[in-house]
Amino acid sequence: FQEFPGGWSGSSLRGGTMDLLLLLLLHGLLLLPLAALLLYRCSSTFQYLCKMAFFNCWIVAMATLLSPFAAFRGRSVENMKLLRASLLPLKRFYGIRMRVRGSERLQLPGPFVIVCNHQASLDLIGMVEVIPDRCVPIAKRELLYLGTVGWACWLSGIIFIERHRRDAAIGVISRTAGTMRRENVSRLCVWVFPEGTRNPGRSMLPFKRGAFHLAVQAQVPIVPIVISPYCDFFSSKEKRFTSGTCTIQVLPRVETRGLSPKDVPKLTESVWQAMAKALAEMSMSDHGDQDTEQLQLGEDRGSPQGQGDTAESSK
Ligand SMILES: CCCCCCCCCCCCCCCCC(=O)SCCNC(=O)CCNC(=O)[C@H](O)C(C)(C)COP(=O)(O)OP(=O)(O)OC[C@H]1O[C@@H](n2cnc3c(N)ncnc32)[C@H](O)[C@@H]1OP(=O)(O)O
Ligand SMILES: CCCCCCCC/C=C\CCCCCCCC(=O)OC[C@@H](O)COP(=O)(O)O
Repeated sequence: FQEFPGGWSGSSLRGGTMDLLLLLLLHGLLLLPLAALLLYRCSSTFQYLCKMAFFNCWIVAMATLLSPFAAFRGRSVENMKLLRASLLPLKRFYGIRMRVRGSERLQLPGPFVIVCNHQASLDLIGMVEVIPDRCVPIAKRELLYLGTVGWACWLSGIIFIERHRRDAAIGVISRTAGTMRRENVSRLCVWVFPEGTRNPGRSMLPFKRGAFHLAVQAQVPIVPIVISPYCDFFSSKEKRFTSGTCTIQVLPRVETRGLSPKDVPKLTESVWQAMAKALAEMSMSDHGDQDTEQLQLGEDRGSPQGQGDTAESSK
């Protein structure tokens, strides 16, 4: 009784409240992941946001972890192997099945320019699936300012251009052409997204001409690559990201030997046409199983991209 009023009851009350709070916190901590899991299962928007957050976090984490190793080598296109290896597992995390067709067309002895359609940042997953050794992408300069990601890109030899400063961008492309011509012993390839920006639609934007000037200046072939539309499993507009299949079609190379700058508009247009045709065929249900056949027909009709066979490889 003596103990009842005063100290004991007050401290036990406070203790009780603390216990209750702790219990609630513990429940909250347990319930939060459960609620997140439930939300992930029920809401496709939440699933999309989680998957995109993971995509970006993975890139930042890989860049942060691997840049110090890449730095040992200094700025080198050989670091693209690290970049490639670090992004290759992403397709498994997302359940994206990659089908590559015509990959043998990338096995050329000399340098060449790859042009590829650009739908979303997800293109990186397709890019690392087929990018040959000693091949660097051309990227917008803004990526340089993404902390360790920018550092990793710089260390991997990625070529940066300021898209809104045309003269400076043309200067960078001319220097790149010089390097491609010079480095004939250890060849250098360049990957360009000639649309110049992401385009989530089923078709392609008109092409910028830099990639084609690059190929003509360096007198190297152009290898067009078409990534099938993601709309079956991915849409940034609708915030939808499920598992699915993606087809990557490597088209026959287009030679540029003997071409001059005045031929660039026609060259750009003919490559756009060939890629748009392949993309339209891929938009068909099974990503255009007939596409190789169609391409052969195109070649028979004397389409601008005359070389290369049509063997198919699937990964
Ligand atoms: C180490 C482990 C690391 C792990 C971490 C992982 C990190 C992962 C990150 C990976 C990053 C991947 C990177 C992918 C990034 C993708 C992108 O950023 S896409 C955006 C950048 N790409 C482009 O912009 C495409 C290239 N751009 C161009 O080609 C443009 O032509 C341009 C040079 C920028 C100029 O653009 P613009 O002026 O708008 O338009 P055009 O119609 O093309 O040209 C107008 C005019 O100029 C002539 N011209 C163009 N280029 C040249 C040239 N090189 N030489 C001479 N003349 C040129 C063109 O002919 C036009 O003139 P005309 O008289 O009308 O013909
Ligand atoms: C100190 C600053 C730290 C900032 C950290 C930022 C974290 C950034 C997170 C993730 C980086 C992911 C980079 C993925 C690069 C994807 C390449 C890409 O798709 O670029 C788009 C470009 O082709 C066209 O751009 P626009 O469509 O014109 O736009």
